[in-house]
Amino acid sequence: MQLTRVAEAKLPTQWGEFLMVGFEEISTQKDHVALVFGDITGETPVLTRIHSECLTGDALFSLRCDCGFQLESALDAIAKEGRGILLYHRQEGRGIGLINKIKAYALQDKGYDTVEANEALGFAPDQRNFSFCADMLTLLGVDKIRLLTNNPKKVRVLSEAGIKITERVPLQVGRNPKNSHYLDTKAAKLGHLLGRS
Ligand SMILES: Nc1nc2c(ncn2[C@@H]2O[C@H](COP(=O)(O)OP(=O)(O)OP(=O)(O)O)[C@@H](O)[C@H]2O)c(=O)[nH]1
Ligand SMILES: [Zn+2]
Repeated sequence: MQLTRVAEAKLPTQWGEFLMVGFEEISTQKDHVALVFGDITGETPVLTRIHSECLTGDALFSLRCDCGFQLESALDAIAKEGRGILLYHRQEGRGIGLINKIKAYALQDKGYDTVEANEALGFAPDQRNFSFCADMLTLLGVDKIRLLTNNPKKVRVLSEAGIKITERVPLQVGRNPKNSHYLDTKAAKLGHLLGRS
């Protein structure tokens, strides 16, 4: 176990009231957050979203990616379901951090795609470590989920970490002229299952 569960409080939102649970990485004190909606106990798999931090999309209305749209849509789906979990995974920029993501965007403005930009900066295309997500679920007492994602890697890594995923629920929202090349690159090079809807 790499995390400790350190704090919790109510989080009222436009979708209803979530329980916000704060976690800390034991070795670095870096924090992560889970939003829990409804009763997540019992045998029925819990609708779950792993949302990787994207300050630009989540909070600053960027159209360069689909993150903000996915965040809203996931919270909406969880509230409609009546129960579920959103893990807010603090690995900004697929794990390279905010400043490096801005540098990667600058390269993309010059014609690199999202994968080439990461590589030009000396990073792997995706540096995220999803094992923290499995730990958050374990600390929430959940081991059976339906995962909202287009990314098969998340399904594979969580399954390897002992989480039973009974269904992958697609989450395709927010395609627009500013992010369609980015989404197409994710599908072509990173394996995301993104039909042209
Ligand atoms: N390095 C880098 N990170 C990016 C870029 N655009 C978005 N991100 C980050 O990518 C992460 C989200 O990953 P995505 O590839 O959009 O989606 P995913 O989480 O793999 O898959 P889904 O579950 O289907 O959404 C967030 O951490 C964003 O900050 C980019 O051009 N470069
Ligand atoms: Zn984003």
